[in-house]
Amino acid sequence: MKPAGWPRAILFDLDGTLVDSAPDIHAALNQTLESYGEPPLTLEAVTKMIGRGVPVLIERAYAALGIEIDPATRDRVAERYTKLYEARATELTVLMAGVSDLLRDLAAKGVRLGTVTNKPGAATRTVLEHFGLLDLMAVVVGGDAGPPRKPEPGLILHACRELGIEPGEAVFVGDSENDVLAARAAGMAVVAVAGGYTELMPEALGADRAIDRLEELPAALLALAEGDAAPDL
Ligand SMILES: O=C(O)COP(=O)(O)O
Ligand SMILES: [Mg+2]
Repeated sequence: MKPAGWPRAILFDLDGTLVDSAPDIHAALNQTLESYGEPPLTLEAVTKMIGRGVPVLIERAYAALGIEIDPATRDRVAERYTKLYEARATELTVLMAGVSDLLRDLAAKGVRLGTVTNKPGAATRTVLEHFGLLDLMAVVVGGDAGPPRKPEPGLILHACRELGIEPGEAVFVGDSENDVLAARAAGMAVVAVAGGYTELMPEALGADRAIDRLEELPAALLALAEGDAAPDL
């Protein structure tokens, strides 16, 4: 049974929230750069570039190399990166701690689950499938679904329409300021989890609740349902 007051649905960000995908994104990005004769970037540098989708990833990578690229070149590079990434999206990627048990438990309690990510949809499905999570998702919305990517609210609103729910009936869970801003703009409560791809602490992201690990999500949902004030920021 779903505990009273819990949301009808929980929508999860993917990169930095459900999976640690930075090593594969880093490898595919360096393969892409190498194919254009550019030098590699470090994992640490690339990790900080993740979160706004592929076009912004490419812009940030070239900016780090001191190169300005025009939109047409960026889109061409983004297309090559996307192909290379799709081919190796599960080589080095691992689940964040506790994800499988948490999602199975939430689904068993009758909460509908979804993924809303800036990562393109095909690679998103590949990653979820690889970890046995795709079947648990009632909706999967990738960054190329049509609406503008997070921090705009469009992808989240798209997921709500597919689920046939109002934003106020769901909770968003993410690792970055993009997730918090997107959920707020959509009118959805948001929980920020530490350990993802942002330099900000979850408490600094302005979410309704901040947690250190995904295992703390059920307690955070109960606190949200009881209307507890968020901890002092
Ligand atoms: O592809 C990205 O830039 C990050 O995607 P996310 O929305 O799952 O964090
Ligand atoms: Mg993320």
